[in-house]
Amino acid sequence: MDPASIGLHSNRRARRDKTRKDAHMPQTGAAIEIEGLKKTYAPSAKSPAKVALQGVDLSIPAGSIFGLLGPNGAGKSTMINIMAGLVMKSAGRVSIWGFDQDVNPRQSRAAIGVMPQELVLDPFFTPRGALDVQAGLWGVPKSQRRTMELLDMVGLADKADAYARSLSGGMRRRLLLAKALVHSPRVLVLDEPTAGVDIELRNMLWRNVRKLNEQGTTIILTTHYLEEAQEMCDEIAIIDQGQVITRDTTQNLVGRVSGKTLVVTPDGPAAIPELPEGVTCAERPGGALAFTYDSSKMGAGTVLDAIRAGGMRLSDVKTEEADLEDVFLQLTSKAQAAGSAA
Ligand SMILES: Nc1ncnc2c1ncn2[C@@H]1O[C@H](COP(=O)(O)OP(=O)(O)OP(=O)(O)O)[C@@H](O)[C@H]1O
Repeated sequence: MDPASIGLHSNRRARRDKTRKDAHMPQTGAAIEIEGLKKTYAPSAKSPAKVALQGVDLSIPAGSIFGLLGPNGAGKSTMINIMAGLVMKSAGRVSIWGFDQDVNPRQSRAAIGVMPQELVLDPFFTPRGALDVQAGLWGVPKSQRRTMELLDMVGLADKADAYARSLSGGMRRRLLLAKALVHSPRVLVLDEPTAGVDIELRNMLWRNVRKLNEQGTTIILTTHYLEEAQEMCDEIAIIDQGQVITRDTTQNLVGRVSGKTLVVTPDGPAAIPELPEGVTCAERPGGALAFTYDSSKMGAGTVLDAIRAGGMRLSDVKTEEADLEDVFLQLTSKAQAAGSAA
């Protein structure tokens, strides 16, 4: 992660610390509290019953940008849909912004807004109409509606009166974000918001997410783009086979992988030198060599000394850090191995 984005994280955190003093904060400081959450989808004529969540415990801090990651079919959408009150849980307790779903279903639903994965929109509504109808469904009084403000925020003000069916895929996605925000929810869930979107839309989305977060909205994000999760999220839970297999700050998670790589470009033909124990070498396209080592056991200097001692002259040297993708693959493959051994 580049230093600029680390600075950005700490700025955001500082601003959020202010929002933590918000008088409307849930007492526990958690935007979402999930205990023993289970979901089994009922069998149908075509498929047997399917266990999607096997007893999830998870607490998501108010004010955070929280990543919910996991392989396909892990149970992320099921969890989100239960939080949003769209899917019935089989067992467990879910609280949104301090409101238990079973005790205060209305307040609990009103505290959360979801931008869904699928581009579900009524083709006969204009963006303005779609937001007005949605605000009406939430009981937002006309005087408090933010229709044009939201359309402006997502860059759709000039399309306010166009029919949804005439909007491009990217524009529909923008409209779904605005729709999720009409009732000013404390918690905004983005389910795969950037799947298949172009760079401009992605940037617009992240700009808005950061701004909303700075203003105090808790963001829950699922994405298959791990680089994005690493850059955006303060904390991450990895879900696999209906269970939370790990949950930590992004920084700690990335720090768990101690493998580093030193990539060198030899200045002319060169033999692979004798290497310290545990260091491996692989060729890269273009003649570069990648030396991988365990950074908890040795520094880059030790590896570089060994390379130079072998007589290799270098025209370029750089190091590559482990990233969230390494952690994800390591943890989910471990979970798969444990699952198949059981
Ligand atoms: N309506 C449903 N009826 C039956 N099974 C379902 C239903 N919805 C999801 N499942 C199953 O529950 C499991 C969890 O699915 P879910 O969609 O929650 O996973 P996910 O982590 O969101 O996956 P993806 O990343 O692919 O969106 C999967 O095995 C899926 O096939």
